[in-house]
Amino acid sequence: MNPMTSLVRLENTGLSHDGKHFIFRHVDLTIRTGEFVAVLGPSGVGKSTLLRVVMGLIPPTEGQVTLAPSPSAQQVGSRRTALVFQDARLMPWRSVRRNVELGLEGLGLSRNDRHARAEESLRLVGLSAEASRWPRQLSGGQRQRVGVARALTVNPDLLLMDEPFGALDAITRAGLQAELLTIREKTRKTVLFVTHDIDEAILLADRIVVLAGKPASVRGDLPVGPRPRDPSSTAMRALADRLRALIAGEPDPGGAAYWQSAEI
Ligand SMILES: Nc1ncnc2c1ncn2[C@@H]1O[C@H](COP(=O)(O)OP(=O)(O)OP(=O)(O)O)[C@@H](O)[C@H]1O
Repeated sequence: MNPMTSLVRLENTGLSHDGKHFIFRHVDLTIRTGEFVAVLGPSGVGKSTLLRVVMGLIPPTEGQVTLAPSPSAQQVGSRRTALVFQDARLMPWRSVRRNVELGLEGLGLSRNDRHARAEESLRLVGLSAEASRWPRQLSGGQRQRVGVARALTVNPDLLLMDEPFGALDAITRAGLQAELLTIREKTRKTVLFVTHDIDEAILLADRIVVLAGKPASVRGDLPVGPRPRDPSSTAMRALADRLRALIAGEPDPGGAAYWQSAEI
């Protein structure tokens, strides 16, 4: 697929569980192939629900969600999308490698191929040495890396991540954020990443979409600018302030093209 073609398109999308109250409404959003898009918003606004709608797990009540057809989706052993949860959701009775293989089951691969693919994904997240261990023998950060490996192993067109580092301590979290950027450099995966951490979104994303309001809608869709980024720079602090206002439902305070600032 050509880079920067649109992979996901939401058009006037709305979701209501009861047909009366909408969680979000009138959402228009395009994610291009290769982009890393973060969705920021207050707790309970509907970020996880939006992710599940994009993934096709919940049909939208209004509007459309389109995932562009891709050649890789036709390949044996591939899925269109894969989700990484906040808790890794590993099966305690399966080894690390067999947890990663789980995503590949039912995709028509031989046992040897599943094994090789799982090994490859574990290498990508730096867990080759832990392949035969049990989930209970891993740290929280290692368990999350297994969750990332399990998602990557199905070679998804779109990697969805639902606050994947939200339950980790600050140091482990920073390590995994750095690793995710490296993995993404290597794989060029398109990523949709839900978080309520402004600094995390600024560090990781190419673009930040702010969801706010009741029903929620897209209150901001801001590019972050080139890497590497210094979160303490005036420009990034200004972006953080702007995002904070948008999350709080305040009018967009606006801002210049901060990424063009000489301070970054
Ligand atoms: N199956 C359901 N039926 C009815 N309401 C639901 C259902 N699932 C979620 N909700 C409601 O939808 C709203 C959005 O939930 P969601 O989990 O998407 O928010 P979120 O932004 O991801 O929150 P958080 O940041 O706290 O994880 C919440 O008010 C929640 O209570």
